Amino acid sequence: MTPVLATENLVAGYGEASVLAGISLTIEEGRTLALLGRNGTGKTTFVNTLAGVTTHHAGSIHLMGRDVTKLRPDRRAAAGIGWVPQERNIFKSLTVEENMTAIARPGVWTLERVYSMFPRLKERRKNLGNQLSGGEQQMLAVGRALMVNPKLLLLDEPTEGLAPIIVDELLAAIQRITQGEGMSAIIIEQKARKVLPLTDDAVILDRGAVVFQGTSAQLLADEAILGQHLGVEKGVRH
Ligand SMILES: Nc1ncnc2c1ncn2[C@@H]1O[C@H](COP(=O)(O)OP(=O)(O)OP(=O)(O)O)[C@@H](O)[C@H]1O
Repeated sequence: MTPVLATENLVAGYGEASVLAGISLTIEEGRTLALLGRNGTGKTTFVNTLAGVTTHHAGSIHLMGRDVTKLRPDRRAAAGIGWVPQERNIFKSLTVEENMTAIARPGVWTLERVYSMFPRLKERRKNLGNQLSGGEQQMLAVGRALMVNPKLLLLDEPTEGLAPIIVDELLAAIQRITQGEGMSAIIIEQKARKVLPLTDDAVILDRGAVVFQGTSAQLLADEAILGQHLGVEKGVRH
């Protein structure tokens, strides 16, 4: 089967500087990848490169077999990349509902379906973007990306800065969208032990290169690798 995503020897960065040192990885349809690594190892740069907002130096990106390496960001979104950037980028002067319908594309993800995933968004549908809590903004950012009906969802640290109870609510919704509904996704997350149980596969980056690639279950059981590359201590809930 054609993988939903395949990158080959991807080198990219900002201007002349390369951050990614040749990344090759594939994601099969319906699978979820946890993208891990310490600060500054290139996780955001990798996801931003898939979204098309960095400088491409070498290598290729195929989405469902189609070469999207040279496409502009808006064309990539149309090709099936749903991106939830670290900054969330929701429209603050539009309502929740307007945020979601502004860039919607036809497909299985409709307003009603997103509201059933995030009942809070339905309650808040007439509120403006700037009247939402951090957790609600993040739910809106995910809901808005789904409304584009992507083939692959990119989530860049979706739980960052959120209260623990909201983190659990959001991760449960992400699990319903990925494992429940079969959406393929890449999730960048600092808390390895929280994200590994929700994902199929895991990759660890260090200095822009892949230093671990395997299943999430394998990584979760490997205290040595968790400690070496992520600084996760035995028994500590990260
Ligand atoms: N806009 C930019 N211009 C130039 N260099 C950048 C830019 N954004 C990030 N970098 C550099 O690229 C490297 C990788 O950063 P990146 O944000 O991809 O790491 P990360 O693994 O996502 O880390 P974090 O968890 O801190 O977000 C860092 O050395 C960083 O300083």
